[in-house]
Amino acid sequence: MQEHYFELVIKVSSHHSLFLDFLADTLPVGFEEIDDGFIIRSEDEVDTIIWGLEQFREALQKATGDVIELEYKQSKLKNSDWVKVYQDSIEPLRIDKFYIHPTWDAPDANLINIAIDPALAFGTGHHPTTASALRAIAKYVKEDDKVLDVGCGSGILGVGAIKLGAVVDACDTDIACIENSQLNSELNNVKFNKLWEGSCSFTKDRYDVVVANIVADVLIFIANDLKSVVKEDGVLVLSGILEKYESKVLKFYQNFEILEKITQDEWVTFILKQGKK
Ligand SMILES: C[S@@+](CC[C@H](N)C(=O)[O-])C[C@H]1O[C@@H](n2cnc3c(N)ncnc32)[C@H](O)[C@@H]1O
Repeated sequence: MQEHYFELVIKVSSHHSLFLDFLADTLPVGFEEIDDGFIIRSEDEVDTIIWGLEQFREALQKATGDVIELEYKQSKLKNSDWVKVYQDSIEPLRIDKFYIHPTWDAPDANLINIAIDPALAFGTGHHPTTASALRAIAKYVKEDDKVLDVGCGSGILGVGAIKLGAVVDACDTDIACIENSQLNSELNNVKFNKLWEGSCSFTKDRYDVVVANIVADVLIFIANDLKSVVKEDGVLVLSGILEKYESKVLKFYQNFEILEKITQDEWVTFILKQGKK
């Protein structure tokens, strides 16, 4: 990485869509579109880019009869360590008795630590649906409980439950999430009992606690499968529900009673128990 890079802000007087196509097709570097033009960033001097843009502007003016004015503002900026900038933006956070931190931050000796590095799989703890589900886990999972994490994403909820002494199975329809959950379990020196690609219909086991942080429509779609994997006296945690859809979802869980509802921002999490038959 060079010490400096060049930033070229190009303002286009009459914003011409052909310009965008031209940039996309021909520029040797990426660009960012802004309201009244574009920004180009390059580690090389940008004079040849300006020359190319000028050639194109003239040709376009001739072809369309439009007057197109371009204004250039060039700056030489110091290159940052972008990985470090990104890493610094990921804050560790405390959720109940859990402390979720990326591997490059120190754990907290007084809390239950979950190390998670941000990746494509959902679940760093920063989203309200994950945070509320973790709160439910902290309260309802007991040592030696059998737990199923449906839609495990990064594996954060399952890892949290294992750290509370539970035996945890986890599944996700996305294989990348299974791989990431496996990786995160290793990072945390814990083991999932079973981890599979697919949903909860793949198991005949019954669990003390089943947690599913998935969107409302999926919670409706897999309601019967989810309910059938909860033990008679077990608990079902449903997260990922936007407040406006809560009654829609609950219609499919009518034979369960609501033990608790956690609301964070516009998201709700229900803790349900087998009840009304
Ligand atoms: C919102 S993320 C939750 C991730 C993590 N459990 C958390 O709480 O942060 C939902 C996950 O559910 C998975 N998923 C979607 N439909 C599913 C289904 N029918 N069965 C199992 N997993 C599903 C997605 O691939 C995604 O990883």
